[in-house]
Amino acid sequence: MKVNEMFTSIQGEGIYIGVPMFFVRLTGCNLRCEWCDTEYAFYEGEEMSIDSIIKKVEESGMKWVCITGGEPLLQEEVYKLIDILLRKDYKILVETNGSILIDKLPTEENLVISLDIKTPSSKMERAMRFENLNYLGPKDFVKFVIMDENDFEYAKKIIEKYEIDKEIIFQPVGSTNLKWLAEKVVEEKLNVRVLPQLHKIIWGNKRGV
Ligand SMILES: C[S@@+](CC[C@H](N)C(=O)[O-])C[C@H]1O[C@@H](n2cnc3c(N)ncnc32)[C@H](O)[C@@H]1O
Ligand SMILES: Nc1nc2[nH]cc(C(=O)O)c2c(=O)[nH]1
Ligand code: SF4
Ligand SMILES: [Mg+2]
Repeated sequence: MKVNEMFTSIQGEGIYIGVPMFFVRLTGCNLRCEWCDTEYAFYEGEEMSIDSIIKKVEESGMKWVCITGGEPLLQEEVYKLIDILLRKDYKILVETNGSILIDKLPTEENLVISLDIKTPSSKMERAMRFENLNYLGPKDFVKFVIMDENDFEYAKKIIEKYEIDKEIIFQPVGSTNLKWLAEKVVEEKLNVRVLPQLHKIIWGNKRGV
């Protein structure tokens, strides 16, 4: 598999925010979100066998493994990696961009899916496969990265249209505009969680954290 980077950190996003995890960032992405903070993962990386990735995971001593990218579901071998990790009793969090069908991911208590729904500011909203919402289980969650009023209104519309009943995260772009977003959510009485990217608050916008 082509791996961009691996590191231990705390989960900075979504419902497992704050939980220590080992991160496996796979190389390559089919989208080009305007505000992507991980462009370095589009091409850079090193070929690694599944066995050597597993070895790194084991050496980390973490219970949780976050598989991200780039877009982690582009590499066919990811399914084998996930399978082996599940059999070894790891808890897995997959961060996926919403444009790839997630129907091949196993429905497993220990596998959590973080499904992005790209907003207009990303310029990628047309790539979304909304049927993915049907494959989410109660443990999974949906994330909207929000830049402005237009994104906010779009997210509201999508939540209503698809009657999304999973946990919903509103995450501001670059973790700026938190106050604006929090006030909007309160004002409009939305049943969503406003969360920053905790790792950026702690370490800033850099690789490997
Ligand atoms: C780098 S992506 C990798 C996984 C997958 N490609 C995706 O987009 O979900 C991980 C998460 O970071 C979010 N993200 C990327 N750039 C961001 C930014 N500048 N501000 C806030 N969130 C961002 C993405 O929307 C996604 O939820
Ligand atoms: N600490 C930390 N948490 C994260 N959660 C999702 C990330 C990602 O880039 O996919 C990420 C990341 O890059 N760092
Ligand atoms: S899908 Fe994820 S990795 Fe790809 S460009 Fe968008 S935020 Fe970046
Ligand atoms: Mg990141």
